[in-house]
Amino acid sequence: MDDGKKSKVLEVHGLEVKLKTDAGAVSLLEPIYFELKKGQILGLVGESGSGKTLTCNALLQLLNRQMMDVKGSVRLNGRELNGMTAEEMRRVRGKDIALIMQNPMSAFTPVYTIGAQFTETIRTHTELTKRQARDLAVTALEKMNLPEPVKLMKRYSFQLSGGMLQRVMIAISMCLRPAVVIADEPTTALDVVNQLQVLRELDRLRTEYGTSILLISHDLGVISQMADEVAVMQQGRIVEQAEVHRLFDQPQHEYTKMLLHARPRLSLRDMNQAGG
Ligand SMILES: Nc1ncnc2c1ncn2[C@@H]1O[C@H](COP(=O)(O)OP(=O)(O)OP(=O)(O)O)[C@@H](O)[C@H]1O
Repeated sequence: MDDGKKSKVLEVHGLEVKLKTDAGAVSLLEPIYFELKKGQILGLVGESGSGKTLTCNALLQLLNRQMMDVKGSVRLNGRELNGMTAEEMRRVRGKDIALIMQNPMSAFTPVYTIGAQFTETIRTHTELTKRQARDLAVTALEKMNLPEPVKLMKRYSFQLSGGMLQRVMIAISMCLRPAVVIADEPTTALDVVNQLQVLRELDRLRTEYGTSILLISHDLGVISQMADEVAVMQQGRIVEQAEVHRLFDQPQHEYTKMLLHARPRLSLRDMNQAGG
């Protein structure tokens, strides 16, 4: 499909963040501009501390306004998010824009079962009865290829692996069908098998439901497989943005070239050989 004809779901215009200090404002995020079209995956890369997570938190209005000044516009399906009250954002988060974070353990509380938390989230955002929400949750877990979903609903987060929890989070997103999913290093804490499964399910969210995804990763391999377009961040600014093949084949900015060169070249075969 011609990308130019797809509708814009998320429009970020001049989003910037300044830290308020006694000595004056310190810029953490220089004005950034990007958009996400329906079903598009935008990869956000950059070394540690370049501002990727800060961008996520600014988009989701999760920054502490007493400490930070957030300017610019974040429009989700034409609706301005910047400046929304906490209550308004609570309604938007999860249902219209969801976050899949690096450490899924922190997204669940250890005192309630997975099922209780899953159905509660569904019921907060829909009119479904408890039973309907439960059935929907079980179906979503099944679709995520999680084994024995009915039993899984009765378990607690600490009884599940990181990869399983990550897939539960994606299953929740699947039920609520948010227009945008922000995935902040979703596979960093996982082993290779779980990484692949999580990436496959994220891709399914996009193909089956047309979800747009902002995929944050320092892993250029993941980005090259998943993203349509890539934005490169360095010291709180986007220094280069291009279609994925163009960025990998013809990087323009010195920092992008440096990132591509620094890519670990070790393959599974190298590791097996090294191990004898
Ligand atoms: N609450 C805060 N107070 C002060 N500085 C902050 C705060 N949050 C982030 N920063 C600064 O903003 C910069 C960007 O941090 P951020 O966490 O977004 O980086 P990142 O690219 O996500 O790194 P990583 O890959 O390690 O998660 C860093 O220099 C960090 O020190």
